[in-house]
Amino acid sequence: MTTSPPLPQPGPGPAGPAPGGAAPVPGAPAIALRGLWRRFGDKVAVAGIDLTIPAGSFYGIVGPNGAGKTTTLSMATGLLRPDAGTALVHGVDIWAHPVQAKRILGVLPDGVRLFDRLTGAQLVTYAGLLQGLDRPTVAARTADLLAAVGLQADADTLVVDYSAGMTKKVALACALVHAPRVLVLDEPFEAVDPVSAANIREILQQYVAGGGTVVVSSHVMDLVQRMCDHVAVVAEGHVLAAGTVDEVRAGRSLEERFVELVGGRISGEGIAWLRTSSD
Ligand SMILES: Nc1ncnc2c1ncn2[C@@H]1O[C@H](COP(=O)(O)OP(=O)(O)OP(=O)(O)O)[C@@H](O)[C@H]1O
Repeated sequence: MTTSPPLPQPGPGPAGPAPGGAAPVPGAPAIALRGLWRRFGDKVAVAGIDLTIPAGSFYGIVGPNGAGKTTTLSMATGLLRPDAGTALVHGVDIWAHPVQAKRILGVLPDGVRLFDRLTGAQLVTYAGLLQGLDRPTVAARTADLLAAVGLQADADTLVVDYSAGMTKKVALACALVHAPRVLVLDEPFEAVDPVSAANIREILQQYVAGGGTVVVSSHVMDLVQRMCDHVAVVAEGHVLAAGTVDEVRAGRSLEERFVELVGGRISGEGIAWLRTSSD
């Protein structure tokens, strides 16, 4: 009698709960931030942020320049250690169990630094292999992703020779290659042309429809209002409002509500010396 060998497990690592709270918790929010603080010298960038991002939501984070969005997302995704507070991804503490949490997380950080001496195809392949995927799976997913973000024709171009928008798109492909449960994207549409942005939006919407969670930071209120189902308005390191988009905008446009919450509109005559007409 012959015994068949054990079947290989799909994905990176064995199924079932790992000891010490490192396994995803059924029913937990996709991301739960509790009392997050971060200072840079005297500057308090994030001042005790609490945020619950429900699983399956398309969540927008908006705020003025310097509000603390990137700092918050960096702490939530294991890129920047908080001074205080916790960040849980599906119940897994990203700072206590970074390897386990990062398996279920895809991240497009702000100002991405990529291994740009690789081609686009090599970079996505490398990201997939680092996540523990086997070569045939990585090859198939790399081809699918490069086609989906419109980089098929540039798959063999070095990333250093990509434009800003192309770099953003290949970084997005890297973030998606291991089919994470939660995708955190800092300014994903910055420098991306409108057609590519529409394609990326569609990919993200399908991803949410398939049960994934997307968190995006953006300055484009109209986009967030159309694309997201939840939103948080952040300013000076605090959450000013959070909830469903309809709750937060309270009958107005998100942009009107944002300006009302954040303030800071500068009215008046402007800068006199910039007026070009001569009297
Ligand atoms: N590495 C750093 N060193 C010093 N100060 C920093 C650093 N990173 C962020 N800050 C400061 O923390 C504050 C929050 O910055 P952050 O990048 O999180 O804001 P943001 O909301 O993402 O802004 P933007 O919309 O302009 O990208 C700012 O005042 C910024 O100057």
